[in-house]
Amino acid sequence: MIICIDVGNTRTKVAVYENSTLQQLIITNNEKLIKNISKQIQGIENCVDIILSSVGDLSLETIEDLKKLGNLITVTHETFLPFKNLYSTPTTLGIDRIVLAAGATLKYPNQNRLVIDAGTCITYDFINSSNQYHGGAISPGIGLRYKSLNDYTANLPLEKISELHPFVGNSTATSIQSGVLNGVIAEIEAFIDHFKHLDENLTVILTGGNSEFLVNRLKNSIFANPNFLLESLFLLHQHIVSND
Ligand SMILES: Nc1ncnc2c1ncn2[C@@H]1O[C@H](COP(=O)(O)OP(=O)(O)OP(=O)(O)O)[C@@H](O)[C@H]1O
Ligand SMILES: CC(C)(CO)[C@@H](O)C(=O)NCCC(=O)O
Ligand SMILES: [K+]
Repeated sequence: MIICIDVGNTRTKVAVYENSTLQQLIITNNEKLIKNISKQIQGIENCVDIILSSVGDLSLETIEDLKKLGNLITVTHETFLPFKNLYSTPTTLGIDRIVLAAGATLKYPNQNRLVIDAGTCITYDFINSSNQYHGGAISPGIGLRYKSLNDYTANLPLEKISELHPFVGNSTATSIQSGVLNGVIAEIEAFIDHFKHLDENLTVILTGGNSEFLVNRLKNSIFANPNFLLESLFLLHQHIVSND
C-alpha cells in the first residue's frame, strides 16, 4: 500500500494506492490527517509506504506520527528527481511544483510539458523534452482574486465562482466576475499560447481545485486531472524506490 499525502495551502488531500491502482481519495485537514490515515491502514498486514508533499504548516509531531504509521518519504529539495532543476533559486522552489514537474516528466516522457495548477495560487511549470526544468510562473488563484478585491477595497463585495460572464460586466457583481473569470482564462490561454509557439505538440496538464471549472472553458486541448499532484507523488515514489 502506498499512501500519497498532498498538504496544500488550503486543503490536505490523501490518495491510497494498492497494486498500483487508486483505491481511495480523502480530503481532510492537518488535524485529522493521522486519524484518517490510521483508519485506512487498520488491519493491513503488508508494509505501508507513505510519500508526503507539503507546502502548508504540518507540525513536527504529525510528521513523527506519520513515521510510526509506515515508511515515510518526505519530498524535499534534496529528493532524487527525474528532471534537472535549473531554477536559479532551487531551494525556494515550491515542493508542490517539484512534485508536479516530476509527475509530468514521468507520465509524459520525451516531450515538452506545461503543468498548470489552479488552486490557491495558479502555478505554471515548464519541463522541456530533455527533462530540464527552468521555471514558470506564480499568480493568484481564483479564490484569492475574489478575496483580495473584497479585502483591499472599501466597496467591492465578496463574489464567488459562478458561470462565465460577458466581457462587459454591467453591474458591480458582473464586472468582478468578468475581471476574475475572464481574466484567469485569458491568462491561462496566454501562457499556453506562449509555449505552443515553441512547440505546437506541447503537452498541457491542468490540475488543482479549480481545474474542473476551467477545463471546458479553455479553447486549447489539455489533459485535465484534478488529482495530478497525488498521482505525481505515486509516480515519484515508484521512481525513487526503483532507483534505490
Ligand atoms: N471541495 C472543495 N473544497 C474547497 N475548495 C474547492 C473544492 N472544490 C473546488 N475547490 C476550489 O479549489 C480551490 C483550491 O484549490 P486546491 O484544493 O487545489 O487548493 P489547495 O488545497 O490550496 O492546494 P494548492 O495549495 O496546491 O493550491 C478553491 O479556490 C476552490 O474554489
Ligand atoms: C507558489 C506556491 C504557494 C503554490 O502552492 C508554492 O509552490 C510555493 O510556496 N512556492 C515557493 C516559491 C516558488 O515556487 O518559487
Ligand atoms: K496550487
